[in-house]
Amino acid sequence: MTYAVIGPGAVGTVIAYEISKVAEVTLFGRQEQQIILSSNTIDHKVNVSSLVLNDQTFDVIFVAVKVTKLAAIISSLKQMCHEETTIILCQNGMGQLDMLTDFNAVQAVVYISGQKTDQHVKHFQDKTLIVPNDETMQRISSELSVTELQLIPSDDFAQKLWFKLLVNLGINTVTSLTKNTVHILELPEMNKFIEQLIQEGIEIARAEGQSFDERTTREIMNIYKTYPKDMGTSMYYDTVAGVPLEYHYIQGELKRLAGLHNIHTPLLDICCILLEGYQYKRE
Ligand SMILES: NC(=O)C1=CN([C@@H]2O[C@H](COP(=O)(O)OP(=O)(O)OC[C@H]3O[C@@H](n4cnc5c(N)ncnc54)[C@H](OP(=O)(O)O)[C@@H]3O)[C@@H](O)[C@H]2O)C=CC1
Ligand SMILES: O=C(CO)[C@H](O)[C@H](O)COP(=O)(O)O
Repeated sequence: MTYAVIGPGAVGTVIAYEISKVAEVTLFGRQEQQIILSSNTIDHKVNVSSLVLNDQTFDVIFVAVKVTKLAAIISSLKQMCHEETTIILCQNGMGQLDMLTDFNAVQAVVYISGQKTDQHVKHFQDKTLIVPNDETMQRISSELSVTELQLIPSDDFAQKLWFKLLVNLGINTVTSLTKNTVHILELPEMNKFIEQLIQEGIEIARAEGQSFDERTTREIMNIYKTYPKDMGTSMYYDTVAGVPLEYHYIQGELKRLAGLHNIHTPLLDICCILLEGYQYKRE
């Protein structure tokens, strides 16, 4: 199979580097360049090709641009597809797959943590993508199985997507609004706030048919404990860089669903007002 990855950032560079160990892969960005990927103190050089200059088609395309940039790559994406092309949308959030209804596309739940600064990507932890379970995903997963990138087909994909949304609701909200890294979890009040915020998210998820409970909150809080103190989140990196956030597809989507189900979410509402304020006139 021939592979392409669009978006030479924290997630896309890790994916392309791993695929390159077993297959032909092209990493596309806005221009030709070279990215230095640092993982476990080892540096790897990863070449990037210009997306707008591409004239090839591919069997599998991983899309790893921020959701705020998805509309801008759709015309390039169309030219990269043949009839059998599969697109794997590697993004946080929920609802954006609707932008790819003209394609044979699935979303992946992304557990790859990293930060891009200029031409440098620092990989913190995890190299896992969870995807819906079908024959195509099993074939790709099998081809990539000797790499460190785990592509995991899941029969319970909706639950996995919701779980990651709740993970992002807690840690992304507080790291972006405080502009501070995971070490803020040392503050007891911050932990309490995050737990209550996740609880509001769980109520929304339950109204949407998901069966989470207070054990889910504990599970998520335990995941946060595995994060290095200097790690941020994709939303934190965006606030530090002063660029638009993916908030409409994370906290904003949850607020929209809370409204649909008439669920009272005071903390989420305040966070959304503040995130909207950050976003105001930045788009
Ligand atoms: N970072 C993380 O730890 C995690 C991120 N995610 C999710 O993964 C997705 C990707 O995030 P992340 O890798 O952090 O994002 P980054 O901002 O690090 O990378 C996005 C990349 O997309 C490129 N890009 C933007 N516009 C275009 C375009 N028109 N054509 C080609 N390339 C373009 C950017 O290039 P340029 O720099 O030139 O603008 C950048 O290299 C997001 O949905 C995020 O929420 C999920 C889990 C963890
Ligand atoms: O995948 C991750 C850890 O494995 C993420 O980095 C973590 O959940 C933080 O949020 P974001 O997804 O925005 O980076």
